Amino acid sequence: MTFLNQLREAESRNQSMLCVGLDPEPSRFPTGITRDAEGIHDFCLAIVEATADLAIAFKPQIAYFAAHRAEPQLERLIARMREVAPQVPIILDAKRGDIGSTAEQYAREAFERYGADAVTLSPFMGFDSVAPYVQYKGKGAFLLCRTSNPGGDDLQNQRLASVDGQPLLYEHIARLAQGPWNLNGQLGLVVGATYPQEIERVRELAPTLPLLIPGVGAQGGDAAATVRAGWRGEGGATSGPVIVNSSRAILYASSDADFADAARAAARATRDALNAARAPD
Ligand SMILES: O=c1ccn([C@@H]2O[C@H](COP(=O)(O)O)[C@@H](O)[C@H]2O)c(=O)[nH]1
Repeated sequence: MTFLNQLREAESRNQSMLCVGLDPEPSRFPTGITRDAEGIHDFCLAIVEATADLAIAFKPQIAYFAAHRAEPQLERLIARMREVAPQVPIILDAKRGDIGSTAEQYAREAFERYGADAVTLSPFMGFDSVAPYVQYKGKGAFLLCRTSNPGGDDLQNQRLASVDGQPLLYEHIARLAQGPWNLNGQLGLVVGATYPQEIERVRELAPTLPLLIPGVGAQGGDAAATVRAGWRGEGGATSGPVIVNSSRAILYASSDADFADAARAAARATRDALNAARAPD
């Protein structure tokens, strides 16, 4: 099954646009979870078990594992996720971007070592740096387009005088991803919930692409404004899914022994808020 179809199935089965981000930070773990690589595995697995029926996707951020030498635990976690939540696709947030030969190794890491369904990429180095990922049939790749951080303005909101119509850089990325770069329909875009006007513009330029939208929760993005800007109707072939990520607000909803229950409650509340925003007024 293609990544896009996996998303559509999870969206419909779990009635959800919520992506649960897995950004495990040992210093924030509740008591009872060890602050080491094994604790990272156990903490994330508890979160996955608590939210498996509430999510359209899970998004492990690789830096939180690599920084603690927990790559083997990430491999094991993803294998367990296939048993605990087989219906929920996994987006490896790695933000890779390098020349083709190196990109081949990164693609192998994401899809063969970790077995992710999709990966996040920087488009900065151009199409040949993206091509190795879309060689993997059925896998997805999300290109950074208009990121959620304030510094995203520095480059993404610059005009390209050399391109017809002088688009902003993020608009150009959206056009490329919807058009010539999307050879087999495997691309999506990352757009920050902190910039709903830009989500709306990206949706206009890329009507069929899945949008991965981080920035609600800890970064303060507005869930309802995000959905209004990016969601364009139930998952027909012509409307791209919206995947709204929240990490810290769910993972650290409680620092006590009830952390998994609290994470579930936070995930449910976010999922419901997202769903409410797509209901007609
Ligand atoms: O533009 C971007 C791209 C990626 N991220 C990632 O999403 C999560 C957000 O975490 P929160 O705790 O919900 O703020 C994190 O993994 C980032 O690396 C992003 O925030 N913005």
